[in-house]
Amino acid sequence: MLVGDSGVGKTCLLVRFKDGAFLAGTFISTVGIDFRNKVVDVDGAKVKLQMWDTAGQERFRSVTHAYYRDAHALLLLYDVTNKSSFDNIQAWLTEIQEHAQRDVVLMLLGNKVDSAQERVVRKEDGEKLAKEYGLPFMETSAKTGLNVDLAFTAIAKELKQRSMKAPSEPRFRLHDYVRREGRVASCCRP
Ligand SMILES: Nc1nc2c(ncn2[C@@H]2O[C@H](COP(=O)(O)OP(=O)(O)OP(=O)(O)O)[C@@H](O)[C@H]2O)c(=O)[nH]1
Repeated sequence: MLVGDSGVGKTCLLVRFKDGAFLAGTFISTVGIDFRNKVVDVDGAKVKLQMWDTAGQERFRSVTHAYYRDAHALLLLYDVTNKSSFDNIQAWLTEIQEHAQRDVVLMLLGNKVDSAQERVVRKEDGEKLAKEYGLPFMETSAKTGLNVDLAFTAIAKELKQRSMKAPSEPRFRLHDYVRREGRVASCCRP
């Protein structure tokens, strides 16, 4: 499931991964929720990813809440050209902690890195935040395709590994975040 503020590029990232294309031009905000499937090869095995694209707009929040519970993995996006989308990440983590499974696979992505001139969130800031919450992190571009396959494949690999063995300590999880729950509980919801 892809989550994050409206306009960070969730739909574009999904379309880039699924079809290898970029939706340039008019921004059409997702209404509610949508999904796309893609079968990927992970170490010789076929993994079917059902990818849910959520609406970032606040008015659809109650719709997306209902889907968190069944999500095995979450890609949490911000836009490197939009500071408030980055500032809202903590609030998204609070949301995730409230509605998602405790051991959900979670990855933080800073999207739109192709827009170098407009960048306002440094890579180091993204890395620092990710480290703070024990999350894997990548910078991506739905426009150029940078790291898009890599991010989805990393998720697919993790999910495959989990499905094949008894749950031990997963690599990607909310564990560190949950431990800090008290610290972020007071922040604003996006
Ligand atoms: N330059 C650049 N623009 C992007 C990128 N990804 C998305 N965009 C643009 O950002 C705008 C919003 O993209 P969407 O994918 O619709 O955003 P969203 O997060 O799905 O938005 P909601 O559906 O409202 O939650 C569109 O105009 C896209 O063309 C990117 O990697 N680089």
